[in-house]
Amino acid sequence: MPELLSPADLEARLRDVGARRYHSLHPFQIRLQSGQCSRTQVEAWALNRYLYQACIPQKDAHILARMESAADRREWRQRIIDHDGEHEGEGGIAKWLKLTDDLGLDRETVVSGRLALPATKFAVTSYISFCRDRPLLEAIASSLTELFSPSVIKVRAEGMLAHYDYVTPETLAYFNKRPVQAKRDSDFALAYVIEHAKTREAQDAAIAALEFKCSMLWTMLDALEHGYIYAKPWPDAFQAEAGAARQAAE
Ligand SMILES: O=C(O)c1cc(C(=O)O)c2c(n1)C(=O)C(=O)c1cc(C(=O)O)[nH]c1-2
Repeated sequence: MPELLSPADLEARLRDVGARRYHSLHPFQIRLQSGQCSRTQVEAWALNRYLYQACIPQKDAHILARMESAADRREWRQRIIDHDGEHEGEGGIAKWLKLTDDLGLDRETVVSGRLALPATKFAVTSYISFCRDRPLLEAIASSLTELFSPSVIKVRAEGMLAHYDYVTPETLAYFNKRPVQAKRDSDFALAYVIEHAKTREAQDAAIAALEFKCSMLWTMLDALEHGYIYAKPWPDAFQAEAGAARQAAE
């Protein structure tokens, strides 16, 4: 068995996963931020990504339930509050719905997920299952993509504002708080992983968990790229029938 990695080497290995596999490198992400997406493609991105947003508190609840330390639970529960809010209409999921509202999508249709791509649903379900079924250390390590999200969020938000005249700062309000929250959350998760991965096997499992998470995010963009750029979306998906989500609103 290879030797235990030092904390600095483990962190470097984790960061290298992001440097080579994070969705900031995906062609669809690059299209989105550089103004090359059609309105339909932007709408499809927002509608599909809603399912990812909605799954985050569920996967975090699985993680929370498995934490034995009250201090760790106090830290982790903030993530659920950030997404669900303390009251109806607050929190990240509500802000994501503001984004889809502004794009003209029907809320009930977005929330139902019925026009999302099958690959989006498989990816999101696999993330929830991963956090429920894998060891706690791996579930926590899988959240470490947040180490890399502040820069992609900045580039994406600036690019969308510059290139799409129907996108306003209010439309993208979801992203305002994320970089600070992501830094707080990933600082905690990184320290947890470094402290609790006490064997090389556990360290390698944490690295693999982060690779899994990157692959899950990548898959969601692959599906958008395939369905909305190169081929056709799944027959029941958004825009398979022209303007299906809008029609539902009328
Ligand atoms: O916009 C992005 O590119 C992006 C990426 C990620 C990520 O890397 O998983 C998250 C988010 N945003 C995000 O908004 C968010 O709340 C979030 C939670 C988590 C997680 O795994 O716990 N990732 C992310």
